[in-house]
Amino acid sequence: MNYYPPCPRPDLVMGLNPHSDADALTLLLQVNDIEGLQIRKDGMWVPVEPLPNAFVVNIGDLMEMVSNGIYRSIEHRGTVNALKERISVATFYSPNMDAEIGPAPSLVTPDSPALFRRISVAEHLKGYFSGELRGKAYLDTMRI
Ligand SMILES: O=C(O)CCC(=O)C(=O)O
Ligand SMILES: [Fe+2]
Repeated sequence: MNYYPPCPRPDLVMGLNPHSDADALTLLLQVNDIEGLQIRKDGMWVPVEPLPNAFVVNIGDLMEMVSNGIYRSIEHRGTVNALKERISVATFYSPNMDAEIGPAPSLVTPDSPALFRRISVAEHLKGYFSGELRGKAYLDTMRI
């Protein structure tokens, strides 16, 4: 659960730094109808308007790795509101911790070689959480 208190100078702070999620798929509920989630599209930050009773479905880094880059994880960030608090609930879906992940063999061909190295889910998450949230920088360390 993420709680973003109101801030009188939202232009000076970031609620949650830009990042892509480490998991395969994220289901996110924007609980109280306050804008704050933004995705990076073509280099621009685009707000994701909260829709009542709707989940936001985000592709995470593990999905990008397993799909060998076909599904790209989405870079996003959380901004704050000058007057109102904001609450979101994120649920993160990943394979078993012991699983080894990497590009699916059926997607690796002479024309499309593996773009990511193989790693256990546990090692991947450990590496991700040992650093700061910095865009897609951690996923970049997985590239071959
Ligand atoms: O608060 C939000 O809408 C985004 C939260 C988020 O990106 C996360 O928990 O990974
Ligand atoms: Fe996230």
